[in-house]
Formats: sequence, C-alpha cells, structure tokens
Amino acid sequence: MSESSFFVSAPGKVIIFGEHSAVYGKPAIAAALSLRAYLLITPSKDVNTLKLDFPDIGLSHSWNKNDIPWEEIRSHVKLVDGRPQITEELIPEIVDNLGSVLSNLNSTLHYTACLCFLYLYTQLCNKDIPGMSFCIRSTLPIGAGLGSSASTAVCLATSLAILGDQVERPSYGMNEKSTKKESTDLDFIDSWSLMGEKCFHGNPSGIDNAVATHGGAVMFQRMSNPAQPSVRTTMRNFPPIKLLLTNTKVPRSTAELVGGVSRVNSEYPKTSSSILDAMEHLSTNAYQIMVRPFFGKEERKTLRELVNINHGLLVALGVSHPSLEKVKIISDTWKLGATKLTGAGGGGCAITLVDDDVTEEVIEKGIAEFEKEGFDTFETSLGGKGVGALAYSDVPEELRERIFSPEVFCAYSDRLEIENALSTDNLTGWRFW
Ligand SMILES: Nc1ncnc2c1ncn2[C@@H]1O[C@H](COP(=O)(O)OP(=O)(O)O)[C@@H](O)[C@H]1O
Ligand SMILES: C[C@@](O)(CCOP(=O)(O)O)CC(=O)O
Ligand SMILES: [Mg+2]
Repeated sequence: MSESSFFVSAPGKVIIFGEHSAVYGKPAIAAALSLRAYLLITPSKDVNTLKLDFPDIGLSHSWNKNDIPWEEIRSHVKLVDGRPQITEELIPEIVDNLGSVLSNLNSTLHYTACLCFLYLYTQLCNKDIPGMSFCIRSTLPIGAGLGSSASTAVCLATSLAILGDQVERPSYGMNEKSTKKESTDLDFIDSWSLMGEKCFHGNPSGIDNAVATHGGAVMFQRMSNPAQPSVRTTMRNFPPIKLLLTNTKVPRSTAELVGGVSRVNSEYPKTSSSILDAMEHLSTNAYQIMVRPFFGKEERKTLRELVNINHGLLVALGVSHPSLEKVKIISDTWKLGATKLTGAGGGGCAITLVDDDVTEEVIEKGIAEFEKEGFDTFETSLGGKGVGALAYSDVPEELRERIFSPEVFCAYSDRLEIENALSTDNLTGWRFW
C-alpha cells in the first residue's frame, strides 16, 4: 500500500433533450447521474511499468514506459506557458507514433481504451513520472447511452493531469464556491476529457464530458466555429422531475450511430437540417420552461409533450431501435408518461418522464412489463456531483489497506459492492473541485 495511491470518480449523464443535434451545434440539456466510474491509481512495483486493468471490458495490459516514442510524440505537443493545449482534432502524428505500442492489441474495444489512455498520458505526463497502475470500474452500464465513455475519459484526464502536475488536487470546502484557480482546473479537465472522448467516438459534442466534469445540470451548445469554446449554462434550479430509466441492454456503439446521422445529414441535407432545427427549438423551449421559478403541472405537461416530439425526431434520424420502440409502446400502453431514447440510441437506454396522475401501482405494473422483455428499469435522481478525488490520507486509517487495494477493487462483483465501498454517501473523504 502506498500513500501516493488515490481514486478519482466522475458521473454518467442523462440527456433529456438534444442528443445528436448537440453534435451539430444545437443546444442540448443534460444532467449528471448518481451512477459513476471510479479509477484507482497505485504505484507500479517496477517504476518503468505502466499498467491498465479495465476489468469491465476484459482489458489487462502493460507497457514499459521507455518503449513509448516520447521524443517524437512530445515534439508534436502544443504547449502554452508550459501547459499542454488541446487541439480541434486528435494530432495524427501522435496517434501514428502510438501505433508502435498499440500494435499488439487485437480488439477495437481494447485498442480504443488504450489509445485514449496513451493519448492523454503522453501529453499530460512526461517520461520521468514513475510508472503507475490504473484500474477503472463503472457502476454505469457500458455503451448504453449514459455516458460511460465520457466518465472514463474524465477519470483518465483528471488522474493524468494530477500526476503530471497540470492541476491541483481539490481541497475541502470548495464544493459550493469554487475559486477561480479551481474552476480553471475543471475547465482544463473538461477540455482534455473531450480529447479522450474523441478517441472513443470521433466527433463528440462535448456535452457528456462537460456534465461528467462539472456535475449538476446544464444546457450545452457546441459552437459552429470549432475554434470557439462551447457554451455551458448551469441550470441551478433544475426542477425535480420524476424519471424512469429503462435499459434495453441492446448493445450499440455511439461512434456508429453518430456516423449514421452524419450520413443522413449528407444525403438529405435540407430534411436533416429541418429536423436539427426542430430539435434546437425543443431544447430552447424546454430550457425556458425548466428555469421558471414556478415549475408546476402545466410545465411538466409541456415538458412531456416535448419529450415525445424529441423521440419522434430521433426516430426520423434513424437512431431508434425495436427495443426502444417496445419501451415506448409499454410506457404509452400503461400511460406511464412521456418516453424518449437517451444518448446515442440504437439500443441502450430510454427515459420516461412520469405522468403526474399515474399511481405507484401502475408504475409497478409497467416496470413488470419492461422486465418481461428483459429490460432493467429504475427510478433515478439527477444533478449529482461532478469529478472528485479521494486521497489516501482522506480515508480512515483502518480502511486504507482494503480501499486502496487494486486486488480488492478489481474483485468487486457488482455495482452495489462498488458503491458500498466507495460512494460519496458511504465514504466522506471525497473532495470535489
Ligand atoms: N469501465 C470502463 N472500462 C473501460 N472502458 C470503458 C468503461 N466504460 C466505458 N468505456 C469505454 O467507452 C465505450 C462505450 O462508450 P459509448 O459507445 O460512447 O457508450 P456510452 O458512453 O453511452 O456508455 C466502451 O466501448 C469503452 O471503450
Ligand atoms: C449522440 C450524442 O449526442 C450523445 C452520445 O452519448 P452516449 O455516448 O450514447 O452516452 C453524441 C455527443 O453529443 O457527443
Ligand atoms: Mg459515450
């Protein structure tokens, strides 16, 4: 066990309005989930060994860090005042140079995860930093539309920015009112995790990593000029909405679905731009309703109507799936509320904004129908905390050995075990920027 071990953690998200259109510079609304990714960083036994243990995707891989072509890579890193700068696109020369250390990975899943790690590592750290082991576990379903890729990218970017001395560790008492320095650190993490998301799926809007970094609820808009920063408007009075989350468990890839929309966009530019414009109006409309000081029955009804319209528009873009339509049919049959797919679609999750008048008994009957189809449904709370860190010294002495043991962490069998051991509710030492 070592005092230099630490954890970082970042939440998943639910997009309420505007997935896919967010990629095309339209505003979208999303909120952080209580489900999170946790990354444990421990010193390697050998100072030259860099090790990744990502059991959720069956990846265990190590490198001798001296095998990384540091000089070639570092010659392409953009530095301003000694700080690495993000770029609009992944730097092709760096990706190319990493090819030599990625060549023995034979699945796309593992290749992408290792590329994401090394792309961030070689820019945020340097070759003199002793080798560490990185083990990530997620309580989020992976590839289900809840932003597991972004929470992974945020955890990696944060841990590497800490190791590379690019950001300060968070301190106590800063949770409510960040100092300027700390919010700059958060922006640095947000921007580098976007580069991580680019490794996972090519053309991310940035909404997922923004929510995973900052937490809470936001309206987010990527600027059409990529040189301009995205606009992130925090929604402090996010209204309490009763939301069911249904995971169809049908696997899909965000990269492929975003690629599908891009094809529709280039084949039917006028039609697709009208759909995207309609999505823009939806998000703006929903935002105006959600920030009203009074959020009552009428507002909830309008929001549900907008949810139904948003789903229809996503269907038109070709990103639904028979399983998601089943969720919608069951929800409509039992009159549970308004249902739309969330995230990239093509399977994965749907959200239902529950109707005001529906009874708990009816909700349970609906959930039983979902379960019959093999789906998982749960009620969830939105707007949780963003990225946080847990230092060795912030855990009671008698717990340290167990909490910071990579063997124990890798062996947790499910979401509940991870949460029991590590969640911010159960362990008070977590600090947030
Ligand atoms: N716990 C994890 N360990 C390793 N890689 C992960 C983990 N969670 C997510 N990922 C990466 O993110 C990808 C899924 O991202 P994506 O297709 O965008 O779906 P989503 O972000 O909705 O879960 C996985 O294929 C994997 O590469
Ligand atoms: C489809 C999209 O709007 C959201 C993708 O979310 P997820 O990876 O399915 O959780 C893409 C993006 O905004 O980057
Ligand atoms: Mg994703």
